[in-house]
Amino acid sequence: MTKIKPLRGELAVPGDKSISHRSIMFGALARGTTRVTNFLQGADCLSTIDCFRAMGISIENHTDEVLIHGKGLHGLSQPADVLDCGNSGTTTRLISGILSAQPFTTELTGDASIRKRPMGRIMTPLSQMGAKITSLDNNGCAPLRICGQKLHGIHYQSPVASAQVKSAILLAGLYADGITRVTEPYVSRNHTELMLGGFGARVSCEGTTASIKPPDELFAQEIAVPGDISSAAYFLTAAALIPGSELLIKNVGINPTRDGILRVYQAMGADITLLNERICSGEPVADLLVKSAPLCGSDIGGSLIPTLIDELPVIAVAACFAEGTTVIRDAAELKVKESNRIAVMVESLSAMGADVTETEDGMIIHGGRPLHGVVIDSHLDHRIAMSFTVAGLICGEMPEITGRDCVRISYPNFYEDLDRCMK
Ligand SMILES: O=C(O)C1=C[C@@H](OP(=O)(O)O)[C@@H](O)[C@H](O)C1
Ligand SMILES: C=C(OP(=O)(O)O)C(=O)O
Repeated sequence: MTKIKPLRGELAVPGDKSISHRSIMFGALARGTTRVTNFLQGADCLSTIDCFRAMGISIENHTDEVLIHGKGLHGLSQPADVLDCGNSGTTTRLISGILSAQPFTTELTGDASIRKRPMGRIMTPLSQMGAKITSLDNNGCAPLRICGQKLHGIHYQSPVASAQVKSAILLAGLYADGITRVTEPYVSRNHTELMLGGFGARVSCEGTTASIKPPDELFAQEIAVPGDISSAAYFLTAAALIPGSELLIKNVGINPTRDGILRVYQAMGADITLLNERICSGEPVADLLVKSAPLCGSDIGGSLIPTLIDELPVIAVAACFAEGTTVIRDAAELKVKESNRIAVMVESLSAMGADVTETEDGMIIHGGRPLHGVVIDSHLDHRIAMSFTVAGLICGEMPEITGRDCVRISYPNFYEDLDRCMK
């Protein structure tokens, strides 16, 4: 048992992963130089940079700013080699939408996890638009071969609320004849719609439908990426639950399609105050002041799920320390992330002593059991590694997490930042 230390002081989490990916992609397709500050230097976003460099786009990564010398909508060139999307589902799916309309053929692949994630969800609508996409192992997963074609607009009813699916279709829609529409069961994160609008595309949203009319051109932008609420989630959770904590997390994106964790934690009794609310590069941003307070259980499902999908592992950790029962439902999407996040969370939280039961589309957690440190397999899933680090901090016994360096995918300095808040 180590001493449980409160989190105190101030912290700025790194830039938003979703917004960082999009800044490179849209910057590459715009005319002129797009300047991005607070870009996330995580491995996933670096994979996106590498893919666009391989298609002839000059990108200067100076760490504090990234300059993308865009060549316009028709400026990409055929890569000499297979594009490697690494561990990044966002890179793989969004780039597929763009490649579907290019006058050349491309092959895409990624690491062992990416090669197991479902790509049928983008292959179906993009094929309906006229694209020729094949899964080279014929299993609906990468590697993919994409043979660009002339595309036509469709109205796609997506069976899943997924910003990656929606964005792949809207990006293909940049090149289609006529309007392209996507309707989803619930609204997923809308960074593509907001940022493409800023670049000059004609995007509109009504209810759960997003539409795009093909523009003549996109224009380079200045983008200040807000801090990633998905990264702030680990600090929010630790500070909410470790007695004596008082932490100010500065410059966090609070887009309503991403802020579900704030709403859930506030309903559970957390003491979180939003300060200095403002709009930054078209995205709502605030500083989050969190003080420790006892939490109670909650029911999390329906339209809330897409607004906190990547935070569910750490929310499950919080639920183990809350009084009463938490039910997570409608979250079957967690099974097709970097790991099966339902199975992995249930197995590993149970190993630490929690009372957790797996369901078809989520889990049921009875909070209040004492947890203890054991060996946890991260399955090389960054969200799992960070969630169990937080579990260890709260219970005072740090699990030994195998593959813990996978945090580099979305938060390279995670352990260092945590140490600083606990001094
Ligand atoms: O569009 C994006 O940037 C993302 C969308 C989400 O995936 P889905 O669209 O598959 O839900 C999320 O889990 C991922 O981390 C990033
Ligand atoms: C699911 C995630 O990312 P991606 O789908 O881009 O791999 C994530 O970051 O939790």
